[in-house]
Amino acid sequence: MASLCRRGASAALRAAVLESFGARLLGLDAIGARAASTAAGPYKPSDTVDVEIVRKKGIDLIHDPLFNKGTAFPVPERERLELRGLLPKKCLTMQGQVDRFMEDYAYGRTYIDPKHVSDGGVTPDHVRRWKVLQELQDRNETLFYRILLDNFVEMAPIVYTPTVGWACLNFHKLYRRPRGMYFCSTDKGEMASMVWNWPGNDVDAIVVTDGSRILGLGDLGINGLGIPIGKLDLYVAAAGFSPGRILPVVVDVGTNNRHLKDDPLYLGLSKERMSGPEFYEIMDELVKALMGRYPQAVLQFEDFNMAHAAPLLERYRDHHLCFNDDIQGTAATAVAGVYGALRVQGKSNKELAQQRIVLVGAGSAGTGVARMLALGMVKQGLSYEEATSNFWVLDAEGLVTVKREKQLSESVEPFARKTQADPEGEKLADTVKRVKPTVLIGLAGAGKLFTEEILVAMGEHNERPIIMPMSNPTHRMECNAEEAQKATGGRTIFASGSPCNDVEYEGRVISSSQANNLYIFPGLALGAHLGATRVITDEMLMAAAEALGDCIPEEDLDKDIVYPRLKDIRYVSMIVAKRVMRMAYDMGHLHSFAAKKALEISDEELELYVKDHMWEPVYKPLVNLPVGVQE
Ligand SMILES: NC(=O)c1ccc[n+]([C@@H]2O[C@H](COP(=O)([O-])OP(=O)(O)OC[C@H]3O[C@@H](n4cnc5c(N)ncnc54)[C@H](O)[C@@H]3O)[C@@H](O)[C@H]2O)c1
Ligand SMILES: O=C(O)C[C@H](O)C(=O)O
Ligand SMILES: [Mg+2]
Repeated sequence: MASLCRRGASAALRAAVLESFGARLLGLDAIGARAASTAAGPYKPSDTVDVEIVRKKGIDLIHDPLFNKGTAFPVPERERLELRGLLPKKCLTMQGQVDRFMEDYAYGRTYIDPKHVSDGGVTPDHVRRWKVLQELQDRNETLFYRILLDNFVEMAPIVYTPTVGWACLNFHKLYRRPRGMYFCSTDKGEMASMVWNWPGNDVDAIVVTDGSRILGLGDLGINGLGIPIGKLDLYVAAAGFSPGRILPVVVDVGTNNRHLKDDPLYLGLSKERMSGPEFYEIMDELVKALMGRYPQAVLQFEDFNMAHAAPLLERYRDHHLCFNDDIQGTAATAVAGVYGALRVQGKSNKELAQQRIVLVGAGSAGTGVARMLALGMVKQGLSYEEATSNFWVLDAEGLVTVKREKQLSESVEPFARKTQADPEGEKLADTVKRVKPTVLIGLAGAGKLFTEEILVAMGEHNERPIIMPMSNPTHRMECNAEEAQKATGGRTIFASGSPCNDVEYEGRVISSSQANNLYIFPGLALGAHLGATRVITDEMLMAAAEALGDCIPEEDLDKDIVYPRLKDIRYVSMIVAKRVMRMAYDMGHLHSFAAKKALEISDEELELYVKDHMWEPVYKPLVNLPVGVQE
């Protein structure tokens, strides 16, 4: 039985309404009602179900504090009210929500593992700032982006790496106003319709993860949604995508993280992660659903584990406007950094072909970086075989050689050492001492692998060693700037994945740069989107890498800085976008008529075209259109 009461009506009024309308609504008189309920015991008006009338659906309903139930919306209601996909799968009871809140109320949610704080990583103050910024984003996006853009150097490490890593670890406890979409393996067959629950008719950029390898923190299940959110914050701030036209997505295919699975507050599926054909079926359906509704959008794959990252890219890259940030964005970033470091040494890009590179971490990022650096060497005149012979790649089992018994993945295989001189499984310290590399790169996500012994060896063999511990977040980096400079007498050209402070060494200040794909993905995506390029090719990525390297001002190179300044991020993204579009044009992939026209007029015209299409966080007059009136 339903009451027609609205929120705020008194219990007495509700009872009166029930008494007068209840029986009539069922078409029974009082006696009939009594007779009808005999089998179930006597009829009790107070047992009737109370409902509330709401005139909102979907995201508008979730954003209305009067009616929002958050994670406690029951399944049928999610279905009726077009909420499917806007909330994580698990439905909590109100008591579950109460418990979660009371824990926060009593203890706060600022617990930080002490090891994460090391080396200037995430501190309680970062967490406080993250929360303040989230609250602002929830109430006023324009102001949020104004402030983020104006304070990018200070705030990028809060909304993005490394603090976003802490947010992902704690996402299930922090759960707040939902952002983005949740798809789940149990949504099979429904995704194409679910995607219509997203309120925006225009989406220009989508970032999707399955949470299986979040930074160097491992499998975080749907908690990983924090990463697409953080990446898209940078799409807006760094490249001027419109905040109303971005879509963060997590696909829930289970998790192998036991702690999360056992945690009653975890909001994803508490079952083992899916793999094999089943996994690809889910991904195919998701990609078709997303690209079906938003065919013009750039789709960025983010933080998928090694087993799936490269195969997913190969599966979709020829059919959709998509890229994998960890493989391709990181690769372009690393190439730019090495070019920058060569310029710091007074050398040209040509000298890339002469570098001996030891790279630790043979996963998505590591092999993507090795391949792109090798392609860079090919551009400087080497054959691909010659180029790959300049690399020594190590994984968790040591130096990778052709003698490895376990089957090597397709992406590692070209880099497996082939000569007798290279012992299978050799330890990093031994490889560094034997090979005397000019460049040492870390992408293992395993913490302090660049020990003092290794760093000292790099200093002994090189006047200016190039050392790039690119893993994230801070406590997963292979070393920090201070360790590198101390061990090498302040001679290291240094760039790390998460930010490191400059180092004071014997009275000198030695610069630290940040080798993070944040320099590439916003501009790359912007160029691909504005140019309607339909695909993202290796040539476009190489153009992005070279553009990034060219953005470093000469006076910064004199200070050993190998990436542009973060304060100039919008300029950098504009230049990267421009060069990506130009390369797409040369390769016949530029399909935007307007972009083509601008590009054919002049470089300046193309720059203007890109700038004009960047969203600015300013208030504009708002106009209300009555229902049915077209824009
Ligand atoms: N700076 C950036 O822009 C950037 C971009 C992408 C990834 N990353 C970081 O790179 C790291 C790896 O990412 P991924 O996607 O390649 O992960 P992945 O899981 O695909 O690969 C990890 C690789 O590291 C190896 N490894 C693990 N422990 C090791 C150890 N003790 N010694 C040597 N090798 C070891 C594994 O065998 C594997 O080859 C993460 O920390 C991630 O945050 C940084
Ligand atoms: O997210 C980052 O900071 C870079 C990169 O995509 C990573 O996975 O570490
Ligand atoms: Mg990543």
